[in-house]
Amino acid sequence: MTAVQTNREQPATQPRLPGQSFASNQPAGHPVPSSFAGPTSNEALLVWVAEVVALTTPNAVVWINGSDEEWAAMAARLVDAGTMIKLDAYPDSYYAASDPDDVARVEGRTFICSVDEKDAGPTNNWMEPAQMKEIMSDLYQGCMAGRTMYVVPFCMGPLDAADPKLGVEITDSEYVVGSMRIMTRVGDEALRLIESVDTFVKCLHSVGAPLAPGAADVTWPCSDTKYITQFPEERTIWSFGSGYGGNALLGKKCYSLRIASAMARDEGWLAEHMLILKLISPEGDVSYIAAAFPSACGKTNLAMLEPTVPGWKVEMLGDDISWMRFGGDGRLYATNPEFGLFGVAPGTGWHTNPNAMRTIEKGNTIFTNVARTDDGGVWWEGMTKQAPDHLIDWKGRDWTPSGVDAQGNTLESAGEPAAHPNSRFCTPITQCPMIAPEYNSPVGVPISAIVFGGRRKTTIPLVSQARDWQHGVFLGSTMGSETTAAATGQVGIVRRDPMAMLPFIGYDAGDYLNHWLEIGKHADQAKLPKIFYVNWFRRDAEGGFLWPGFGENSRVMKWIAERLSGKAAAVHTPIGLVPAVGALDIDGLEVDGRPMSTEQVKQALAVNVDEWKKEIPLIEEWFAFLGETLPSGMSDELAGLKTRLGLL
Ligand SMILES: Nc1nc2c(ncn2[C@@H]2O[C@H](COP(=O)(O)OP(=O)(O)OP(=O)(O)O)[C@@H](O)[C@H]2O)c(=O)[nH]1
Ligand SMILES: O=C([O-])CC(=O)C(=O)O
Ligand SMILES: [Mn+2]
Repeated sequence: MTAVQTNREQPATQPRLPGQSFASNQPAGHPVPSSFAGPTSNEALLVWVAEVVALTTPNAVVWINGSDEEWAAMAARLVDAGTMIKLDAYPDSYYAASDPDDVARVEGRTFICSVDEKDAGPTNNWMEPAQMKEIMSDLYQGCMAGRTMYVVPFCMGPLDAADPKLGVEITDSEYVVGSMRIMTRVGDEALRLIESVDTFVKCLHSVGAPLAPGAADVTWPCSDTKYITQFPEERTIWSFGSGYGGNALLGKKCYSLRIASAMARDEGWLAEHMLILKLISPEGDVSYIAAAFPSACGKTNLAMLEPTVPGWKVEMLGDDISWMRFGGDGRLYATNPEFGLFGVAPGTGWHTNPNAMRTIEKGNTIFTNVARTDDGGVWWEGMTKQAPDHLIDWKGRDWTPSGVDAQGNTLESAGEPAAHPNSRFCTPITQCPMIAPEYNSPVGVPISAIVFGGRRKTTIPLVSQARDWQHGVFLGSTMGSETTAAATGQVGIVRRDPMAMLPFIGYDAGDYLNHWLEIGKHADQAKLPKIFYVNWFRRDAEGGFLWPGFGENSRVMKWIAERLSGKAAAVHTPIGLVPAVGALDIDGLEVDGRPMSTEQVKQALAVNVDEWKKEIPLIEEWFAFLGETLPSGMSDELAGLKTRLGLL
């Protein structure tokens, strides 16, 4: 390894100079190479960085300060290397194409390495921590050769929080640095906080593609061998082999959900896969709502909702992750640990999510695996109803809507989507024009309703309300959803996804459900959020969506707000409370230019006992799989449901 680099300028007046502070503070006999230095005096951090340097043997080490100049220089290098292409259509925006085999989270390669296997539970892959560390240390050995190692200090959530959740990601991917810079609060300010604390999450990431001297690089280095590993007791993350999204931006799923859920269990709070929105009624009444839908099932879209119901307004606080803690007043307060949006591109357009379009139009966005237009813009399926006449697809090939070129030759890309179904935009949250002014509040916002929702063609009605907290936890625990392209594997298979957290619970799933019940038991019942269950994706006999979704979901949000204020009527059904006839505002609701029929609304809201009878064995199978840690409250709820359905 050559001399350490730091890209920060140290003014002469600053008392702490890189290297010097470390050298003078270094205890005798410390196992740190003497060549190492860094712009912090946090011993634990310096020792860890030195250990990773010794293990991974990078060419150079750069500490990220988070400045615009730093990113400008790095982006220029990424463009030179061909990893990113600068887009003409938006300011400071870039396109990146991943390796075709590195396009989504790899759940099969994701491990919870708790000390005791039982603590990982039946829903997680597990390996003994020491064994995993041995395997991964072998992989990490020399894995950054020929590359620069970046040290990225970051903070999840507002920097002025009472208990800021800090981390440092070490990575050999500049694409990851650029994305982390958008998604989290990175650089000097986070490092200043880390300087004074002992607890920060160590996040080690490598694309796993060492470069031999003089060897040419590829535009998206990665490895066929991938591991995404959490060590919950040590609050440590090791990731190897992938450069993509939740596999590589370790502040996101790995820290803010898997590690944070274990922290939350220990400390009495909730770390959830939820958007946070602020719903404002025409009278100015505000309700803050958190909603959990599985990956690629509508969180970003609901968070940015543009209501079609006159007078109603939505503002966004977060689109993917919510941390919820009790405030001094006994209410549950939510903060969004992230600082950016890593949104699904396909389906995002002016007609579905205009606020996302306005956000990315402002620039400063990294697009991954989308298609490119001839005028330096981007396109994906669903951005506009009609595709442009010519595109470069996400694999870099010519693409036309018909699959043939101007000469009539069939293109290699014929029949394939132009953008990958899990293509993404990564953009600063502050650019969203409807962001709530309180999005950066260190205490968060008091949540009045929690909404669960899956992607289900059948069975699950458009909206229902839980009778109480335990029933709501039951609804969340039994949630099923069709798999999507956000994770590798077959798409469209219904799987149970408790609270949309199946791939993200950092410990035993039964213990997790019990933690939810405990949260409810220790709260003032009157101040607990009310729990709802929605499904935007129910289909009719012809396979069409029964509900138009998107902006029209404001009608459902209105019913929820009016349930909270006691204004809207509901009727009891075996599965919970559903809108009474006329309680759901469908005034002016049109589908394909025709008023939506009351019959169709009825179908969307229907509780079909025959469908539920088919659902019960699936829930039973799921609960049996969860095993002995399943709380008895959940079995009680299942028995109650069966009784109400006439099955007991
Ligand atoms: N039919 C229908 N599709 C929707 C609706 N809301 C979102 N979608 C589509 O579902 C897909 C995923 O939506 P997102 O809002 O990005 O999902 P997400 O939950 O934020 O996804 P992650 O970022 O993976 O966690 C997109 O293609 C959307 O267009 C809806 O109300 N109805
Ligand atoms: O983590 C990712 O890659 C993207 C995401 O938000 C999800 O899958 O829920
Ligand atoms: Mn997500």
